[in-house]
This record gives sequence, C-alpha cells and structure tokens, in this order.
Amino acid sequence: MDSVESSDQRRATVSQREQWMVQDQVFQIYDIFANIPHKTRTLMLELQRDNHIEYLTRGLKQLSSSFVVLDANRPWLCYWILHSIALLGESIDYELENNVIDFLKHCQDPNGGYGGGPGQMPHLATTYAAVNSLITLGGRRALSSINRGKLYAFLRGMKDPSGAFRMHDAGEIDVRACYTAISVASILNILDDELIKGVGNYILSCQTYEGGIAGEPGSEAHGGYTFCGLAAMILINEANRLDLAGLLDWVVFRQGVECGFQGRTNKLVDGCYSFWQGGVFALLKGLHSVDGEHVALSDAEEGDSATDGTSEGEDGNSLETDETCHIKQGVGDGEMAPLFHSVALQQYIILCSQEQEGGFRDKPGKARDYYHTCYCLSGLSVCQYSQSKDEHSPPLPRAVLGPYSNLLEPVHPLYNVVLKQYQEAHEFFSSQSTS
Ligand SMILES: CC(C)=CCC/C(C)=C/CC/C(C)=C/COP(=O)(O)OP(=O)(O)O
Ligand SMILES: [Zn+2]
Repeated sequence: MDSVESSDQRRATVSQREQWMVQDQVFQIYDIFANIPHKTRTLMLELQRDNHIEYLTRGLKQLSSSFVVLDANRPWLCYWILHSIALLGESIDYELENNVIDFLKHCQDPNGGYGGGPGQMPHLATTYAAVNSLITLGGRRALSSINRGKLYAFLRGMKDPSGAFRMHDAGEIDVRACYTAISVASILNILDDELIKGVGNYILSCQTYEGGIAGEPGSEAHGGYTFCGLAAMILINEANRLDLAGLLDWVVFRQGVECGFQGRTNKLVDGCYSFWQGGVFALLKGLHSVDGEHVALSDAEEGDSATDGTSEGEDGNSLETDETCHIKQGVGDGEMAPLFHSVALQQYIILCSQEQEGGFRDKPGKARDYYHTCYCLSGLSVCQYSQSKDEHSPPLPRAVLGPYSNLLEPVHPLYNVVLKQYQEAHEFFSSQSTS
C-alpha cells in the first residue's frame, strides 16, 4: 500500500487521523458547552479582556526590557502585541510607548526599511510589522519617525525586473513580499505606478486550480497567501483580474465542521486562519460595495436565499453545535449575504482558542502565543462586523457571540490595523511630502 501511495495521499491519511483527534477535542468542548446551565454558558463565552491585557502588557514590557536580545522577530512581536491591545480598545502608557518608538527607530536602516533588530538587514516583513506598529501607536512622534523617502527607495530596491518583490536583498520572491511592499507603500501614501508595475501579473500567476492563491507559482493555495494576494490586488486596483468566483469557492470550503478555518485542503483548523481566511471574506465584502459595483462574484451570488445555519438561542446569538457551516449564497436584493458562518467562527475562537488566563492559541492542547493572540482577535473583530452595512453602523447584538461587551474595535481589512488608527495615519500622510 505504502509503495503506491503518493505523498499527497500520505499527507491526507495522516491529516485525516489528526483531524479526527482535533474534532474529538473540539466536539467535547462544544458538548460541555451545550450541556451546562445557561448562566455558565454565558460565562464561557466571555472574552477575558483583563487577562488578555495583562498577558499582552507583560509581553511588551519584557520585550521592551530585552530589546537588546538578538533575534529577528521583535518588530513582529511589537505589532502582534500592540495591535491586540488596540483591538481590545486599550492603550499603553507613555513610557512604554516611547520605548517602542525608540526601539523601532533603531531598527530603521539608514537606507530605508526596517530590520528584525538594530543593525539587521532591512526586510519587507519586519518593515510591514514596524510600520503597522507605529501606525497603531499613532501620534506625531510615532508617525514622523518613519523615513518615507528612504522607505520608498528600499521598496524600489526590493523590486525584481519581473515586477514582483523580494523579501530582502537577494531574498526570495513571493506573494507575501508583494503584499507587504504594496501595503506599506499604500498606507504611507507613497504607492506609485513604478511600484505597481508587474505585481498583478505575478499574483495572477500564483492563483491555483483550486481557486486560492499560493506563495509562488506552482505551489499550493494557502489562506495566508490568499489574503496577501487578494489584498495586494485590491490595493493596486486589479482584483477583477483574479478568478474571484473560484477564489470564493475555495475559501468557503476552508471552514470546517469544527467551525474554525483551515489554511489549506486536508489540513487542520487553526485559530490564526480566523483572520487570514476570515479577512478574505471582509475583503470580498468591501469589493462588492465599491461604488455600488458588483465584482465578478456572479456565480456565487446567483443562488437562492439559503439558511446560514444559525439558530437563535436564549442569547439571540447561539448556534446549533451539530450544524456544519452552511454558506448563504445570495439574497437577490443587491445586498451581500453572509458567505461564512461568522457566529460559528466566533465560537471556535472563544471556546477553543481563548486561554482563560489570557492569550489565544492555534487549537486546544497548544500553547498561547502573541501571533495567535493577534490573529484570533483580528479574526474575531472581522466576524463581529461581518454583517454590518458600513464602518459607521455598530454590529447588531446577534452578530456578536457572547455578551455585547465582547465587541472589539473594527479593523481596516486591507492592512489589518484598527480602523481609527488607519484613519489617523491616512490623514497624517496625505498632507506630507516624501522629501
Ligand atoms: C503579512 C504576512 C507576512 C503574511 C504571512 C501569511 C501567512 C500566514 C502565510 C502562511 C505561510 C505558510 C505556508 C504556512 C504553512 O504553515 P504550516 O504547514 O505549519 O500550516 P498549515 O498546516 O496550517 O498549512
Ligand atoms: Zn496558526
């Protein structure tokens, strides 16, 4: 049997066994939840705000006191922690804020871009993390610390003759590099035709037969890269060149019976895909509403009104745990109907990814970390606002699983920064020249 099995089949078999184990664990949690008294159920659905803030602030203080430690991840840690705190509607104290700004200044290369630590080679991923961190902090000191003229030169230096971007000097070309370059250029108001040229062709060449987007041509479609590819295509105004119906088809099937998302076919669900895949739905929803124009989602939108699988319980927002996540396909009145089961995803995030003592994890049995905390909270916010008409309408109570006090700040899905912080940055950089 082994000798005739392809590596894909082997992966599917291993993954199937792991999947049953994860499903067992998740369904046990949902069983407990379904069989406990209503009062306890409400408590289980509560976002542990104070514990999250405590966990995040402790992490930032530790990071701030050990900014000298040599590793290449520190701007990312800043972003994951600061963005999580901002999503929870909190801020950090003045001294800590200044420490972070000073640290990121030291990561800024004299020729533009940010490295993983002081003196390290500038890299597109840490540049994205540093810029998003400073925008999340907001205020003149943070925003004006970014040398946009030099950053533009760095971006131009990372551009390959094909039009795609390299992660760093002589580094790999991929969709992540294209997204991070375009995202920082756009949010800093330095995006121009020279940076855009050829990016669309490269991303198009990464869309696979499954409909999702891979990291590079010929690789497998993955949620992380699908988010990056779609967001970059929207930012350069070329989203309609993608097979959007195929992309939508791929992403709707990534939500599993566990209610969370997997990153790719035959793999396990993981809390971080709540944003990478959930964010794709937020982007598609935004596309749909651009100037009231319909984008090419036509195949997927022509279905009849169908159930979204949600059934209201005493809270008005609980769901049947034995239901899989049905996708509503269209209501026929020009409005975007739910494309994923956002209440089910909130259930996975809160009951399976949340650590009661603070922080979030990939799945039950795994340890919490700042990456999963950031992307579980980002995904939770996307879910809560997924049915809102626009950024000014607060979500209805039934769109928010658990008490309404679980409501997070809304994000700008193209950049994954809190909307208010994006607006401040947009205003600030609209009035600045790069020289
Ligand atoms: C902005 C930016 C830098 C975005 C990065 C996007 C992102 C998360 C890309 C995913 C990379 C990848 C192929 C992970 C697979 O890991 P795995 O095999 O451990 O996980 P899996 O089993 O869930 O696929
Ligand atoms: Zn993960």
